[in-house]
Amino acid sequence: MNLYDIKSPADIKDMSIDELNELAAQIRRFLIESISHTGGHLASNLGVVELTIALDYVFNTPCDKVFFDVGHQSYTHKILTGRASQFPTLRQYNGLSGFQKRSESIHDVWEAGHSSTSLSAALGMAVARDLNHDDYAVVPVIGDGSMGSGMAFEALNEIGYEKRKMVIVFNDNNMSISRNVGAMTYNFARLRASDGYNNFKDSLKENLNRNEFGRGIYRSLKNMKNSIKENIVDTGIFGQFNLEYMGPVDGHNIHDLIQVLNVAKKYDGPVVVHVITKKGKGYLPCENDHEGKWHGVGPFNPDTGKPLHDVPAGWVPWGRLFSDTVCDLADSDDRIVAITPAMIQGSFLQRFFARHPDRAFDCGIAEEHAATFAAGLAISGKRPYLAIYSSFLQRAYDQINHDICRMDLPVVIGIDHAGLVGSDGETHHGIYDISILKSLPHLIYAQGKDAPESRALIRLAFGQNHPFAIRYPKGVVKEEKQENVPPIAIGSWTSFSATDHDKAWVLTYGTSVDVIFDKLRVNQIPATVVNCRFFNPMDEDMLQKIADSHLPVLVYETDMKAGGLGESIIAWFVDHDLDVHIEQMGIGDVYVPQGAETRLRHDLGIDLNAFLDRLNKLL
Ligand SMILES: Cc1ncc(C[n+]2csc(CCOP(=O)(O)OP(=O)(O)O)c2C)c(N)n1
Ligand SMILES: CC(=O)[C@@H](O)[C@H](O)COP(=O)(O)O
Ligand SMILES: [Mg+2]
Repeated sequence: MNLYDIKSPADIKDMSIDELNELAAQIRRFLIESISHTGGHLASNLGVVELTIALDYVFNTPCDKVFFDVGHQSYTHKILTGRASQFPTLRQYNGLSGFQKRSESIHDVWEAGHSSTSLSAALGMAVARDLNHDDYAVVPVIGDGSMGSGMAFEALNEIGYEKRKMVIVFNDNNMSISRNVGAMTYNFARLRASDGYNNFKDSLKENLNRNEFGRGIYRSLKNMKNSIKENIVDTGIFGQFNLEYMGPVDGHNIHDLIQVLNVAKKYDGPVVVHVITKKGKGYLPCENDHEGKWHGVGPFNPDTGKPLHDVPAGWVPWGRLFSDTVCDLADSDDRIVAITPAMIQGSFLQRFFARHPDRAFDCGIAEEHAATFAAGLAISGKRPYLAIYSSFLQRAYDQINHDICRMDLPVVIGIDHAGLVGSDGETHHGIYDISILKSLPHLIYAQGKDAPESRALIRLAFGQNHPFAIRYPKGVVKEEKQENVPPIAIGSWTSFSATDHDKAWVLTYGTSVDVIFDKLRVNQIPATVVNCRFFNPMDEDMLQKIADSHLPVLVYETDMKAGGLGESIIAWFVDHDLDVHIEQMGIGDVYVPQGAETRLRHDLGIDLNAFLDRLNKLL
């Protein structure tokens, strides 16, 4: 079958198992070829090809609510719901989303991007169904990495209590982005090694062999509980949560998957179907990867597995700059401990983990726990470094407030992927952290404009005794080794005059500082650029000097305007009764879609041209 001809799962319902297997092989070839051009979450998607075929074969979306946790592994579902032709646009501006998207298809019934929301959402859907006296299946598909998160546990706790009908498909590949961690993995490993599904299959076969097909399934269902009790010693953590358990099932055997899903579908309560898959199945470089290099990839050569775009010589990923600097500091300060919530690869912490294994902690997808764990270390005399993506930090807001800042504990937080992130889109843009963290007392909060200043800020952070957050963007930075950055006083800003007759102030931060200053200097546009490298505390002497100059001010931000630096500056002028003409640029009240950063900035009215227009009007 031509993948481009598939319009909905109805098109595969009459296929034989052999045909479905051929379809799986075709989809795998398609995914490897297509993602080699666009980039995307290759390994996770290769792992669930058969599982998704079986799900879309057994259930009837959109009536049945089949959906994927995180959603990064929903590519086969996209193909089976008529979207194969859109893959060349994957994760691009106006293109196919890398996650499920309701605006893309009626077959996408839930959206995410952040992990471990599926079980709570499923319970909501199941309760609503029952209150409406409706009848449809609710089928969340959740991976072992996402299952380890607190939110998933909170949901399981209520699901096992509410006992609403749903099929929880537990996709266990023993991998999060890198190797999965946590005590739960022992529990899953025990289940993986058990013979539960084979016992169940035998009992099903027995009933079917007695030529009681219609009643066979019913009898198996009825007996499932007993069969589990008699034959399966271990229903794992799921049994403890009062849930029925079926598994483990070979997640690459379409026949078995269809059989078990058909049975689970009829069960009148919550049942977990434990499916064992191989992350990266069918493409050796992915199958052999245990570090997570193939979890999310850029364009690559499918024959060699080599990336098409390397980091340019003389540049370094921002994450590596931060993690390596902390790693070097940890060489001579054994109080320094590194923590990551499941992002060793993304945050470039491999070197720290190799060099200081006893002081490096991957705590799984558990941002809340990671922050309070850091607080516990800090209150006990350690100097924790918490590396966390800006958008995932949102999960840990209360812990950063209640446990770190309130007790004024010296945790250093490296806020990765701050700002627009491009292809992951609206769930992942790191544009809210300034708005949510700026108001926290005790927190020293900064962003360096370049590599040397960022390194100096990291050293400063570890040399003082308060919570200290430093944000940095996704992407790469020029690897300037220059270390003669003058000592940085906490809360100090710096300024650069473009001409000797400047007529305005431009207040900005991060990489915008040099970009804007170069533009003004080259074009002799008379404005002074202020590097507002601390959001908290702000440089009050500089603010007073700006007010005293009676020149207009333009605050330029590439993060959310609401709650951003500009609003704090305006409030400071108002509080000090200073009459300053001040204007603000930043991201307005919208969710920002996926796309190249330059394109997004253009649409948001915050690109360099928009900035120059606005500044020229001020001059
Ligand atoms: C709250 C949150 N933290 C971190 C991430 C980054 N992340 C995306 S997928 C993933 C691993 C998920 O593992 P699993 O659920 O087992 O899925 P798999 O990729 O193995 O299929 C992580 C850590 C995220 N999306 N959301
Ligand atoms: C799905 C998810 O949340 C992660 O895989 C994320 O896409 C990682 O982003 P980077 O590839 O930018 O590290
Ligand atoms: Mg997994």
